Amino acid sequence: MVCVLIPATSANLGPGFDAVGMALSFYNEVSLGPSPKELEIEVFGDGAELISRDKNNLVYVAITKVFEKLGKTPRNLKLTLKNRVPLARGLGSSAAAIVGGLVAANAYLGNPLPSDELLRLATELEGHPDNVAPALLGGVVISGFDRDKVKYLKLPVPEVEVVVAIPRFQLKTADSRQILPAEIPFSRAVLNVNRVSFLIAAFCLKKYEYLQIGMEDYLHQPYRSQLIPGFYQVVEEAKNAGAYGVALSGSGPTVIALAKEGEAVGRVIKEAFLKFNVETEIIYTRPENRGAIDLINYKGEGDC
Ligand SMILES: Nc1ncnc2c1ncn2[C@@H]1O[C@H](COP(=O)(O)OP(=O)(O)O)[C@@H](O)[C@H]1O
Ligand SMILES: N[C@@H](CCOP(=O)(O)O)C(=O)O
Repeated sequence: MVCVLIPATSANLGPGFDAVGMALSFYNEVSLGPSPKELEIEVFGDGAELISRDKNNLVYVAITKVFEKLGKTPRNLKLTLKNRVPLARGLGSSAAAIVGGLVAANAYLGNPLPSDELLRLATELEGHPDNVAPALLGGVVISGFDRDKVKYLKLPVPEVEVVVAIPRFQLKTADSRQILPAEIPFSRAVLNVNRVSFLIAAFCLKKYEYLQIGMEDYLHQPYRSQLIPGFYQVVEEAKNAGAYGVALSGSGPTVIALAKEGEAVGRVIKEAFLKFNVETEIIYTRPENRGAIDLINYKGEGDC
C-alpha cells in the first residue's frame, strides 16, 4: 500500500492569474492498496458526503491516467481519501485530488513516471498548471505553457504567515471561470504586468513590504469579487491591520493574506466578512516547500 500527502494550494497568487501558485501547510491524504473487490473507495473529512465513490471519482480518474499511460488496467484497488482541503473554495481541492491520484498510482507501480510527466498529466486533467504544479512540487511555482509543454520555475518560499479565510459557500472553478471576460483594457493588462513583477521581486529579494502592491490583481478579481460580498472592503481592512498583501485564493471564494504575524489580520478579516453576513473559517498556515512527490509514505507530522 502507498500513502501520499498533498498540500492545499493558493493559485492565481495575487496578480499571477493561471501562472503563480503556492503550496500551503495543510494536506489531503490519498492511500492506494490492493482489494479483493474490483474497486473500493472510502472518503473521510471535508465534503466527504459530496464525493463520488465510483469510477467518476477524480482521484480514481487520475489513477486510471497513470495505469493507461503505462499500458495497464487498474483493477482490484482500494482507495482511501482523507480530505482536509475544502471543496470548491479556491484552495486546490481538485488539484489535490488529481495530483494525489497520479502520485499514488505512480508510487504503487514503482515510480516509473518522472515528475515532469506527472505535471503534464495533471495539467491536462486540470486545464491549467498553476495549482497542480505547487501541489506536486511544493513551494511557490511559476508555471505556464510553452506550446504543448508545461514549463515551471520554483521560487524560494516567502518567510511569511498565511491567513486563509474560507467562506462557507462553494464556488466551482468552472463557474467562476465563465464570469471572466474575453478581453480587458490594455492599461489594465499593463498594470497587472507591473504588479506581478513586484510580486516575484518581493519574494526573491525578501522585500515583503512590496507585497502591498505585489499582491494586487487587475485581471480576475474585478469580476470574481462580484460573487464575494464585501471582498474589497475585506482586503482594505486586512491591509490596514498589517497584512503585507491580500488576494483571492485560486478562483475564490477564499481570501488569503500574507503577513508577518497572522493572528490580528485573521481576526479583522473574520469581522470584516461578518459585516456582509459572510461566515468564514480562518486557518493560520505557512507556505509548504514540499509537494506530493516529497510526501510519499511520509513519516512525520501528519497522517500517512
Ligand atoms: N478528494 C477529492 N476526491 C474526489 N474529487 C474531488 C476531491 N476534491 C475535489 N474533488 C472534485 O473537485 C471539485 C472541486 O473542484 P474546483 O471547482 O476546481 O474547486 P477547487 O477550487 O477546490 O479546486 C469537487 O466538486 C469534486 O468534484
Ligand atoms: N487559475 C485557475 C486557478 C483555480 O484554482 P482553484 O484552487 O480555485 O481550483 C483559475 O483561476 O481558474
